[in-house]
Amino acid sequence: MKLAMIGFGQAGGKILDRFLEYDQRTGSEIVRAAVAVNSAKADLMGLKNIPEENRVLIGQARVKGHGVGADNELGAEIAEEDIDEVQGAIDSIPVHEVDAFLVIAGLGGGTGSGGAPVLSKHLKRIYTEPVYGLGVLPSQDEGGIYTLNAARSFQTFVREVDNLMVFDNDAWRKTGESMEGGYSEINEEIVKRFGILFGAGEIEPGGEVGESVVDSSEIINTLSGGGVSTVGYAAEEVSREKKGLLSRFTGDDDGADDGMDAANTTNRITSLVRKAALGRLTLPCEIDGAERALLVMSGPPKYLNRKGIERGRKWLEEQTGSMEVRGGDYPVSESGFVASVILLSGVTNVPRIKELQQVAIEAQDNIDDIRQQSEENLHRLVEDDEDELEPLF
Ligand SMILES: Nc1nc2c(ncn2[C@@H]2O[C@H](COP(=O)(O)OP(=O)(O)OP(=O)(O)O)[C@@H](O)[C@H]2O)c(=O)[nH]1
Repeated sequence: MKLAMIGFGQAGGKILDRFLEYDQRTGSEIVRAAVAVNSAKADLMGLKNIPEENRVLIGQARVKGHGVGADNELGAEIAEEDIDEVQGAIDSIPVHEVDAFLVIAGLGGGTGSGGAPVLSKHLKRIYTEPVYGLGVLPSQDEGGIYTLNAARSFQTFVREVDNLMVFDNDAWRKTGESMEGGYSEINEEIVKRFGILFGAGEIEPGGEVGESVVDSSEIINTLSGGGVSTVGYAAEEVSREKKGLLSRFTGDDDGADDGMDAANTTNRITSLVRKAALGRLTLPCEIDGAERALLVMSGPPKYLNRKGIERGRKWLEEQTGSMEVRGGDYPVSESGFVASVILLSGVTNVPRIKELQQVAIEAQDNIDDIRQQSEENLHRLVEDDEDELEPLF
């Protein structure tokens, strides 16, 4: 599936940069166009893979290239004011060649948190292609203002996109790691999961030998209907030496040895499907009640079979209670792994979002209290007790 990706703010830009690197490394060709938007000049300069002409600095008149300092209302305002400049960069995208837009942003800061929903609304108004969001939630230790920003942006972003895929930094935080080192690993996890998912829809049917290759329309149908999505992943290394010895045909009616291999292949697939769905999701949630799901099995074709995918799909139907579970394979001959990626779309039982909103409301109340108190304190400091002094003017 070919995407026009727009990275908004620092996190958005860095993740997009990483998607380009992933594309080059794996040859998956999912990023048809890449645009980075930011109000901080230094952040744009730090990007490695996004062409210079596709880096757009917004809000120069207001913040002079220094960022909005986690003020997402200001982030939204400058995005609105400078939308023509962003559109200028998007004009160079051959939109007829893309299947969808993907707007990526960290929701805890200012620029991406405020700007991403504004841009999504704009794109949806202008283009017929679906507009998806990839929103990153801050980890809980980032503090009240980041949580408040994320909670407000989340509400707005979900409303303005065709589907919001969420990644929760909190679920992936490791203690004792530097922020940058931590983000580097986290960003790799993000591009791996979404790279396999979107890459699956990029394989031409009949290109690689696949039994039931995932088509980009299956990804689009799984994401259609809106709401919030999460992605699960599990992989197992397949030893490269043994690959040549294994049967080329893993169908059901092979000979005795091949039948044995086919059974192993099927078991491996079903076990990977369970691990992916029950392990750590990009946004932890209850999978029961997910409206739609898509199972992608990637790896060398000889390790993929229809029976395994069919069983995995059935199991997912039981677990989610959904009637719309799609599944298929993404054959990658040279891979040393068999991986299962599961997109769960329309999830609604997400305790993490409820917690985030609770903390955000507390932070909002605290901020209001502190603001009011400090106004009173300042008044008490500046005014003399008996009100005997007159200001100059
Ligand atoms: N996964 C991931 N999250 C990040 C990364 N950098 C920042 N974040 C998260 O994204 C949030 C927003 O940060 P930024 O993207 O730096 O903010 P911004 O949109 O540039 O906005 P301002 O800096 O306030 O102008 C942070 O609170 C973090 O939770 C990154 O490289 N990867």
